[in-house]
Amino acid sequence: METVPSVLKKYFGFSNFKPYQREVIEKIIERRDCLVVMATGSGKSLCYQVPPLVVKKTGIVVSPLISLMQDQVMALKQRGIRAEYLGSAQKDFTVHSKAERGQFDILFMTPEKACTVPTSFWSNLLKAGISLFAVDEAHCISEWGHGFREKYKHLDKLREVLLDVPFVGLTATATEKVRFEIISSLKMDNPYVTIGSFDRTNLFYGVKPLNRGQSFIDELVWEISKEVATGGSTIIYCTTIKDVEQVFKSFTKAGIEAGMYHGQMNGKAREESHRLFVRDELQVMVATIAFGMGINKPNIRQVIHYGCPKSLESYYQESGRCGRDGIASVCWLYYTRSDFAKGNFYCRDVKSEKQRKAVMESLLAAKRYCVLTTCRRKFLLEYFGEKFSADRCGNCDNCKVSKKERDMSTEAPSDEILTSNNVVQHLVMKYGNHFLQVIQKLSQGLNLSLDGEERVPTAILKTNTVTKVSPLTNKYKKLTSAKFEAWKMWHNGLSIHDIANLEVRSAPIREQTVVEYLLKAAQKGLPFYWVRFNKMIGLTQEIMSEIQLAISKVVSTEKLKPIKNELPEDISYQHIKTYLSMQNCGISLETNQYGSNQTGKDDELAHNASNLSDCTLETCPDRQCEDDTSVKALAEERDLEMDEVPSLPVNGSEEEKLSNAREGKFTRKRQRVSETKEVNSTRLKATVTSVIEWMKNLDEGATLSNIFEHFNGSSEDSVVELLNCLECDFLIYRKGNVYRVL
Ligand SMILES: Nc1ncnc2c1ncn2[C@@H]1O[C@H](COP(=O)(O)OP(=O)(O)OP(=O)(O)O)[C@@H](O)[C@H]1O
Repeated sequence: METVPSVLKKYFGFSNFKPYQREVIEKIIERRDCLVVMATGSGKSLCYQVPPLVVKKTGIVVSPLISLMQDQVMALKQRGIRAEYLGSAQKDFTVHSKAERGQFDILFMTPEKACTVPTSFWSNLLKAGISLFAVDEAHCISEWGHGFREKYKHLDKLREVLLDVPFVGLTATATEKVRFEIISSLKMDNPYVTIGSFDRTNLFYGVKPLNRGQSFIDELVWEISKEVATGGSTIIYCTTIKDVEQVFKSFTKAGIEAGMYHGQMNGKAREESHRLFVRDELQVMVATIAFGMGINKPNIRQVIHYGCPKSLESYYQESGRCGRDGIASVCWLYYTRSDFAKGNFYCRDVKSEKQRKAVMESLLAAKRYCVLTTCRRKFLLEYFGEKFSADRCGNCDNCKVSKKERDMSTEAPSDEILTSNNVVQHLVMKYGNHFLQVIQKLSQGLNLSLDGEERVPTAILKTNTVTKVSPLTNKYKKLTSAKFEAWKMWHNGLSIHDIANLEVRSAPIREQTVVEYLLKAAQKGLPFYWVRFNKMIGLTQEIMSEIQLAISKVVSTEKLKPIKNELPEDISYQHIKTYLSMQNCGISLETNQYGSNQTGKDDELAHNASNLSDCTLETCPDRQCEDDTSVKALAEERDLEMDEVPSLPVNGSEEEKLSNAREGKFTRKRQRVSETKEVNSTRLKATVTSVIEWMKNLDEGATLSNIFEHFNGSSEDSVVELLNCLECDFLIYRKGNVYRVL
């Protein structure tokens, strides 16, 4: 028999267990019943996937959805595990007979199938050997559970057939009542119960009221497009198919590719949508809750609920699809009060008073969560019976803002609103006008839409010449999400050390890696505080002068090692790379513009590049150089952005040295650089720095045509793109036709 760790390594490639996995696996191998209640994404599947491979007997897994089973079977087969499923969609009729002969390691079944296969199937399979009978999404057993499925209730009959087979219930969402019902329904005998923490520390939870209507959806699309631009995926859950279609259309209108998924689409269309999203070919999925069970996509950065879900359990499960890789991610829930009036609708299929009560209680809990003014995480965790000793988690909207937003209209119990409507009229009379005036003034100042007013989101603003969707899509798409995340944290004030050692990561990353991420972000044009950065890595003006000297000696910046060899020991590769990145970004190295700036002022906006920035940096063919990969990356980057680097003319001797050093294969690039220089000498290019610097001095702001005219060295398209970028970063804002620095 193979050992548990060796199976973990051999089939799944993991060297360590996640919390609780090992204990559960061992108990199952000892043939003990188990109830596993662990958060979404905590690794429950492995608990039933490993034992069959260790004891070499089929493991039966009951799962609620065919598509989910198909995905799992496919993934397991790719790992060399013999997996199959039995259900109405199975077209291979040999699976049944192979299964009862014990030819599969893991066999998935719908609850319907498990309850209807003939007893002979089980007796044959028992002869071959069954390692476990697992019920995934086990909360479906309970009438108190949010996804009650009648057939799950009938699984208890199998207990009498599968004597001696360990029964395993697994779920991510089970309150105490639900846990109790799972245990008793499956007739578990002295089960080993594991309840992991429900706390997903990397998830931010927030709630906002919504106004149904197109202008609200346009705003939402705009908000989401900012995240899309950073490369992360987003799921938007809607409560109705009509909403799915409306939100989906708005994305299409805004030029953002999105997928759609709901129960009325045919199987093929749903499958296609699902596939494109999982493979990152679509970054946005607009769906009903039909989408997502078993989605194991690690890089979902936000889950938005457009409308309140019917229970807090569903909310926890759906929002839990976000941030499975442990990176900070956000869950926003938008609700209207009418969402809470859907109780009767949700009860339409219930068959008992107990179920009706359960549905109503779950909806009430969701409502409480929406109107909560205290910590949302604490509320969520305590709902699932987990103690959260602190009063504030620091990572939900209520903990992050000091002035809490509240939907005041829901403060009074609904029956009181009914009977006391005159109470309300009085408040409207007294304060209504004042409120309206303040809101109107604020909205105008911030260029926000008011109810019923159509506003074209900035993302799809039409200019004279082009219609642009968020330019971030193009600009930052090349930045991987890890790099962008690192930059965001840095931008929000975290140190390099903090970012490298973030608690939510399973293991720290090297500080050197963080430095490289940040430099990449800087080179991509993201706002960057060079003074702070350089202070942190100890790059002083003196060191930069020494690096400059070293480069002039070795002539080339093609490889870092020769430069390093010219420098004292304490000047590191990190210093050299930073220096080169600054060059690449067009940051001045002159003392009066850089070194004397100790105030942290916008020194990074200085844009006179030193003549060294004209040195071309070719990809490094020499694999011996310690930092080859980085050199190569820098070079590629630099090549890519070459046109954007504002340059001063290279003096004769420097150019001579360069031309001597770069014969043959480098000629083309040199030509390109000198062409750029020629253009630069007469026409001004728009870059982050040049635009901001120029606009800073314009009290009246600048219109688009002013900007085109001034930066006539850049195409109008790229100017618009850059302006949109700056607007997204809140570096500039636009009111009417005029842009100003923020
Ligand atoms: N021991 C491990 N080491 C590293 N990664 C693991 C380990 N076990 C599981 N994982 C990974 O964790 C992720 C989540 O696992 P899994 O899908 O089993 O979670 P789950 O608890 O079943 O989630 P859900 O309730 O949402 O279905 C997967 O990508 C899986 O490969």
